[in-house]
Amino acid sequence: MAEPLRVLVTGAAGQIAYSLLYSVAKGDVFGPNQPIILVLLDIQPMLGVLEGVVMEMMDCALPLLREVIPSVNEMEAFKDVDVAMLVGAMPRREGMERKDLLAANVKIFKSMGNAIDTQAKKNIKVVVVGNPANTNAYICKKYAPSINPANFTALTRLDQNRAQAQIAAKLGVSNSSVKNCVIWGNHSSTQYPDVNQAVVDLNGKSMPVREAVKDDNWLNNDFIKTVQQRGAAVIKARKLSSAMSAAKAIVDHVRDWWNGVPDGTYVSMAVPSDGSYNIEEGLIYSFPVRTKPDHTYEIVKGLTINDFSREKMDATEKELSEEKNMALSVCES
Ligand SMILES: NC(=O)c1ccc[n+]([C@@H]2O[C@H](COP(=O)([O-])OP(=O)(O)OC[C@H]3O[C@@H](n4cnc5c(N)ncnc54)[C@H](O)[C@@H]3O)[C@@H](O)[C@H]2O)c1
Ligand SMILES: O=C(O)C[C@H](O)C(=O)O
Repeated sequence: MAEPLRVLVTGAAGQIAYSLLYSVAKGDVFGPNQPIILVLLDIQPMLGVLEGVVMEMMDCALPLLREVIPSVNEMEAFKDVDVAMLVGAMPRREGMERKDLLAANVKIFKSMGNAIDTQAKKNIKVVVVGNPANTNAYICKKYAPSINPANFTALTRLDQNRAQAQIAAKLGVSNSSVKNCVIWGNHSSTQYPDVNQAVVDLNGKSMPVREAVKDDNWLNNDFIKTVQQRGAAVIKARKLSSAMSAAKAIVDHVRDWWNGVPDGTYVSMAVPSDGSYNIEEGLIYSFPVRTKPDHTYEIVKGLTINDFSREKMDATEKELSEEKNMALSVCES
């Protein structure tokens, strides 16, 4: 068997982690032959809850789980970490936008960037989940200059899954029949869920989603708004932000990054822009990416962008650029 991977989950006493940890520990991300050591980081006041989570992890008696290490010390927790799932941050409540969390959360990611820079393995893979996820990932990357910037990503897979599920429900097909829905930009209400490249398997034949749905008005209006506002709709209904679906999306994101996706398919991840599609370089912007079995990815280039898409891609870029400037001034103050 392989050497154990050291996987860190922050916010480990919180609600997303409670759905995430079992899935990671039983092999859904790194596969059935990869043992793991789980490091669970939270803050001092949550230590009691964290100890309860550790007991439950032990009591699952999972074959791949070699060790569970609770921690409230950031520098210790990041030591030699291979993969970090940065969930720990304040969630928004009803009526807030995710960027309203910026002042409260961004400093957490500055401090985690410092810890990654000095403590973690140099090829660490990071997914930021805590909101505003893209901008937090930007700050984390900035404060970890010794790490390849491409190793900092933020979660927009939940948005991709939401888009895919809306299309599947509209067509009455299984979720796995729908492929290549793209999320562009920010994990916020300006994100642009784009089905122009998406395909669906219908009766054994692959066809463009637009052709199958035959309702451009729905695709260009209600569909986009539903995906953009889904997080807020869940908060309104549950009085808590999404957790089960967020955990599932983290599993999907890291599993596909680690293992690669089949030829001809791609997934959406918020990654540092390399200037593709004229998006400001360095911003953590969600693009379609092709992941590979060597744990790398490349942004899918050359997709046709019409005027409708361009306008939406620019609007979400503008918001990210503004968030970046706000975050930098918070971190520098
Ligand atoms: N990107 C996405 O798709 C997505 C989806 C859902 C939720 N989120 C975000 O994920 C975050 C967590 O959500 P949740 O529902 O689990 O919240 P939660 O309040 O249930 O849990 C958050 C946990 O993080 C801990 N924490 C706070 N500061 C920390 C720090 N500095 N280090 C370590 N742990 C720390 C808290 O003590 C708490 O246990 C929120 O910011 C939420 O908005 C993002
Ligand atoms: O909407 C939120 O604040 C939580 C999360 O980002 C989501 O999309 O469900």
